[in-house]
Amino acid sequence: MKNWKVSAEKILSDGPVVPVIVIKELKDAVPLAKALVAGGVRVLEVTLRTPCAIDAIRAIAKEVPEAIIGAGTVLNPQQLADVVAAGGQFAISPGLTEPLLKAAVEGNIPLIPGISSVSELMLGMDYGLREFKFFPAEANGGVKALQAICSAVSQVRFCPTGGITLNNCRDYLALSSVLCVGGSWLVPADAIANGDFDRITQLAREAVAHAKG
Ligand SMILES: O=C(O)C(=O)C[C@H](O)[C@H](O)COP(=O)(O)O
Repeated sequence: MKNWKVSAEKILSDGPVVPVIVIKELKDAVPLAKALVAGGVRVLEVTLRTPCAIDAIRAIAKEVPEAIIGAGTVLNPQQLADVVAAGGQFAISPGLTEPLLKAAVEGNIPLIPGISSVSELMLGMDYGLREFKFFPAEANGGVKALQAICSAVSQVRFCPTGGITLNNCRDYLALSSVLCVGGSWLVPADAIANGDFDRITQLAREAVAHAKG
């Protein structure tokens, strides 16, 4: 039924942390991606929250082949199509709608939709999906809530995101239902604005080391 070039599971299993990236200036895209890759983080989620996001994905896809570049904040089928056209290899959304799920299962890159309730999870499963973002993880009950969801529905896997930091990432990663965690903590806006990419490499390295325990 799905004709995805790569599975969502493979994307989410690449590393323990997926950075949630906001790029305000296109010129920052490639150095930022290189800094993260240098720190051991290859799967990069560039959110479609800024006007240059699609161009940033295109630039990273072309110039940083070591990265596995995808988009976040994909809200509708048009945005999904834009991501594919730019060379994005996966899409993540904060929630799910039937039009987006339908476009994703007919398309060729994996969609990892966000869920915050069992009903949303069941809807995604109806479309054949097994990997989801749990969003907003901390505000929605954190590790306890995710454990409770998974005690009812066991055959799914998650990338919890929202409120996750170095301090709590291991609590999530300890769950068998969790493939990786997402977060913006390793790509601080001030470090990007100041061109402090060494700090970002350092934060990525630290996140990977800590997450692995
Ligand atoms: O833009 C999206 O698609 C989102 O779902 C939101 C992000 O995942 C969170 O903003 C990341 O959360 P923090 O790590 O707490 O900053």
